[in-house]
Amino acid sequence: MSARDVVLEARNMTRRFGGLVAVNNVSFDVTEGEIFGLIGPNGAGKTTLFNLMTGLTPPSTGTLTYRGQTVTGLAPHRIAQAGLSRTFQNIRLFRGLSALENVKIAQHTRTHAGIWRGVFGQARAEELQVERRAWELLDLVGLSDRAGESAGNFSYGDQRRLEIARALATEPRVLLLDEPAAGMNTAEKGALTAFIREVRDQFDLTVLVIEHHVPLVMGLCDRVAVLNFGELIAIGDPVSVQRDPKVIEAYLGGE
Ligand SMILES: Nc1ncnc2c1ncn2[C@@H]1O[C@H](COP(=O)(O)OP(=O)(O)OP(=O)(O)O)[C@@H](O)[C@H]1O
Repeated sequence: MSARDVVLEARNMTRRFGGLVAVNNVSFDVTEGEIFGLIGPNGAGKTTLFNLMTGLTPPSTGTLTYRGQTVTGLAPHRIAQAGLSRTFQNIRLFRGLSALENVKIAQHTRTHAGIWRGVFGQARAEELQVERRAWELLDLVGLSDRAGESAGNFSYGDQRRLEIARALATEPRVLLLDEPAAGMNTAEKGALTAFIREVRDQFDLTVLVIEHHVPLVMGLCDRVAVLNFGELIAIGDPVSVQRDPKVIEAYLGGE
């Protein structure tokens, strides 16, 4: 595939909750290697759109195609196995388990070691590989020196980095980050752009990111899509989106 190939095609994605249309007929393409931002006022439908894309919520209508394969209708773990992995706005770590254990558990979506194979040496070799990989990922997110600490003790910023390590453990091709800067301090936010780019480059990923922190979105994303009341009102490079009167109106109208 060339660097500009389309990897994701969202077509007419709609989700209704009773009378509320949380995501309304949204279509867009994401190209290989792109960092694609999704912004919009509170309640605009951003997380619902991520949920539709990752199988947590079925769409009322519409489809998502990943490299030509329709993934809508698949269970979340199947979509993860297909190559789409995500983090959550509300962090979902095993708070009582260590950072290392959190990453090891995440890898089991990919490995095949089941309890019945525990008696075979093969499973042991796989387990060692899982352990080695978990250390590598913790090292990448800067947490290897705290591998044995409970995830629940970590700051928000560190928990978000651990969540990214967990998401990477499933060997995704597309990484969806739901508000990665939330709860981070100014220094952590400052470092996040370089970190996400580094992860994208190192793992050869396509990245979708929901983010409220506008300077981060502007400095990080190749393209930005704007949702307002469930509708896609603008899409393009960060500067033109920021200048778009419909976008300015959506944000000012929400103040
Ligand atoms: N399971 C659900 N049942 C009913 N309504 C829902 C459900 N999930 C989301 N909604 C509604 O859908 C709309 C879109 O919510 P969503 O969380 O996707 O917005 P968002 O853009 O991610 O908001 P925020 O920036 O505040 O996280 C909101 O009005 C929300 O209340």
